[in-house]
Amino acid sequence: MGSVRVAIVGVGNCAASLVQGVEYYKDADPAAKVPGLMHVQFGEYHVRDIEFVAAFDVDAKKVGLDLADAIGASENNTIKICDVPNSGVQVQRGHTLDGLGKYYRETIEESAEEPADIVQVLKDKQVDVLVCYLPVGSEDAAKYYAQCAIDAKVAFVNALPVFIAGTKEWADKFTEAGVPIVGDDIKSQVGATITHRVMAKLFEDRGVILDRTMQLNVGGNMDFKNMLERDRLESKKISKTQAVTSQIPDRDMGEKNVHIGPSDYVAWLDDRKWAYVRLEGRAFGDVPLNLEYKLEVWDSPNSAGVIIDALRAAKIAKDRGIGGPILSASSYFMKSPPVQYFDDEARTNVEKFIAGEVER
Ligand SMILES: O=P(O)(O)OC[C@H]1O[C@@H](O)[C@H](O)[C@@H](O)[C@@H]1O
Repeated sequence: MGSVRVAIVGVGNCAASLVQGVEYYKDADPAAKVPGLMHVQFGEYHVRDIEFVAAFDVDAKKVGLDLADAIGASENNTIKICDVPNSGVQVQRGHTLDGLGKYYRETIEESAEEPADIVQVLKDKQVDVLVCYLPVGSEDAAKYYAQCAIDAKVAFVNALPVFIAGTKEWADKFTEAGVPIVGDDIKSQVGATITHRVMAKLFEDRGVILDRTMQLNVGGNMDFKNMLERDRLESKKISKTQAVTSQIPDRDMGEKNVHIGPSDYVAWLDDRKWAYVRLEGRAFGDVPLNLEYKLEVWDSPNSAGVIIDALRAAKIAKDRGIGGPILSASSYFMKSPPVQYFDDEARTNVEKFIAGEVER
């Protein structure tokens, strides 16, 4: 059975959790219910079949290191899951473009090396899937790597809120090239987005009118520091907001009544993310009904298990010769897929996709 040969763009906390997770779960029993994974076995691929064969970053403290060392270098501050043996994969100098905002530039030193020829590396390393973990706001850089994936005929998993899979222009490009894409913007396992979606839908399904809602998020990783630059988070806010409002398709709540977004950087939280969510509704007899909850998670491990599934979905599509957006995986794993489904439907569609009952 083959492996899933993966290249990573952006060796930050999310990459650290992903790389550790693949090691941590390598002996997981496919027949068992394993904490942290939705699928030990995804179609023909076990977690251990994911193999990292290339990695790109622009941070001088990461470029040139073995991937196993780079995931603990520089500003990476996520929780350690396990030791990772030397991978034999050296982090190569990526292309910066608009990847480094003001706060990255203040915090890290950019590598002085020449950027790698990405398409050539993807081809030479026979990469199956390129996963894009660039910082929020990297519009040009994310599109640059998407084009590299198309040119090298490598599947693309877009973990960040830059709209690629969800735009007609890029969906067409991937479809015409016969290259699969899963995107956009990773939705974590049990995170702010999915809990908020589920609660909003619950209100409406049970006849409570959701009048107002907010989701305030704070964290202490570079993602949150980067997002102090408000201009960089426009697409993130849109993505997070429509991920929730899409669950109430019959009603426009009005812009003023929905506030969802990254809210502040609290350095001592490190890679933890706290979400404060409030829903205000009207129940029987127009009587007020309010729900408030707080979610505390480690941000990066919370999305790693989902990416592990997204990578394997992308690889299966590639194996089957299917290009363009993979709608089932995109809607279950991402906040801004080309088509939004309710999560239970999306989950069923993913199982059907694995079984070959739906094409995409
Ligand atoms: O928890 P949510 O709202 O699904 O968001 C999850 C993900 O959002 C991404 O933007 C973060 O970079 C991830 O680390 C995180 O896990």
